[in-house]
Amino acid sequence: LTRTLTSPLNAIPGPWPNRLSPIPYFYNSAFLLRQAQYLTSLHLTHGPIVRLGPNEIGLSSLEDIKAVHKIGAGFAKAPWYDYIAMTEADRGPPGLFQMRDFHEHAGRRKLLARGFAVSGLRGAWEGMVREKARKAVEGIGRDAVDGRGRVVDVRRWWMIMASDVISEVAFGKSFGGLETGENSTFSDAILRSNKINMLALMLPWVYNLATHIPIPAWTPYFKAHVELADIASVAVRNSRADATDRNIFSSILSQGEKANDEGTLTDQQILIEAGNLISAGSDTTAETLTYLVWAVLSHPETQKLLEEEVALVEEPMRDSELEKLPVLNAVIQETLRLYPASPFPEPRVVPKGGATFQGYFLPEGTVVSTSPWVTQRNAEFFPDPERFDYTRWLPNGPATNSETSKAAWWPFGAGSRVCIGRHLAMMEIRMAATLFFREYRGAKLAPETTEESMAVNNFVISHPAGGACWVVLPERKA
Ligand code: HEM
Repeated sequence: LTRTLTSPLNAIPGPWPNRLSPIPYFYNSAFLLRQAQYLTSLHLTHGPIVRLGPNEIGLSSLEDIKAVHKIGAGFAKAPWYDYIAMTEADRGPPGLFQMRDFHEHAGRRKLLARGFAVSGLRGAWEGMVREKARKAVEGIGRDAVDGRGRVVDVRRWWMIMASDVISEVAFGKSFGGLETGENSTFSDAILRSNKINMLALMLPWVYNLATHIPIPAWTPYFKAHVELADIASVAVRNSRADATDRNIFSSILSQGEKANDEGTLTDQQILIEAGNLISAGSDTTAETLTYLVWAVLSHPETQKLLEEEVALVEEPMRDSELEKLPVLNAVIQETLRLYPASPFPEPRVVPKGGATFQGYFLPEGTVVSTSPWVTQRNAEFFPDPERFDYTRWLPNGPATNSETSKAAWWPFGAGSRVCIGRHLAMMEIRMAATLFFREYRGAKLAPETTEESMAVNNFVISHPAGGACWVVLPERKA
């Protein structure tokens, strides 16, 4: 109590209950699923530095965000990341996403980065992504039965597509959901694993107690990591040079064998990285596409222009050509601005010696949180921030972003921990959106898709409150 009352953080503005307990912040984040909105409202009320919890501070100015994420600044990921893993809560070993040691992270990142560079991705996976985007758009059409008014949930198919793409990349073998129409059991196990790990983080005593009470209903949660490792073991087999279904790790292994100085990956490391890629690469991409469809169908003029633009794309479509389409790419950027799939505040730890932000000294070990949602919905950078306006991203228009506004857009994170899968995600989004708006010209939102159903629930990843995005496809041509 004395430590709480005398904390140097007490001078920082914020609601007084947050000084005493992490509960208000956790409650708004994990229970109400309004983490990003909560952060935004605190910054609007209290300014660019705000007290989130006894040891956690929110920062929202571009200078401060840059200072935290700058390469070499020494702000490591917070322990929170150990709980967003496919291993048992806080039991490691960490994968790229969780690593807190700078040296260890740099080595692993170097090893994985080549496969995720634009040239590597286009060379190895473009045809596969094109095929899966085509199957997803066909699946959407199959679900829309004429007798039911041709109403279909697009989100379901984006989920299946994104999981099938990343499972092929990470495992060398797709989950096959586009063929069966079913989402994979892996996604379900990830959800269970994340829930139980969050319980371990937030209420460790409840978690510890629960581990000692054999209640059968809890087993699927406590054993989720075993299921995940079992499914991911296919990634290890397919990483070998002689495997027929090769994956992103195959080339790392064969290069590692040739030039041993760059290091290589053990079976366990492959297992963990493969699992991480699936969980980081599925929902993020799918939710972006879901909100893209919602935003475009809510703006008929934008829809018309996008439909006209993608109608001219020639087959086989190439990502290098799609990248040049102005409306398509501006629509994607605007979707990622208003609906960043991962708006969570990327908590980092203040390094040795402490740090000063907005005139307040933060001692070593303080957790600092910065969310892309907060800057991307700030009127200072984006006038009329709640309005979806893709023209912000076109050159020389009345709404064109300034250089500062562009710096306030960071949906893929920043610095050395920037999303490694962003080029793959963009390729999927470009291809799937092109095919959808070309195939279903004149699609409309179904009456059940409303502002309320599409309200952004979020804790780590955003998702629509209604769990679906229902659209009405145009009548089939006779
Ligand atoms: C629109 C889709 C996506 C969004 C919005 C997104 C967003 C992000 C963000 C914000 C981070 C930084 C997290 C932090 O610093 O705390 C991140 C990291 C990461 N993302 Fe993504 N992501 C997307 C797609 C993907 C895909 C498709 C993959 C897999 C191929 C992926 C794999 C990763 C990994 C492995 C990291 C950790 C990188 C590191 O720490 O070095 N992401 N992502």
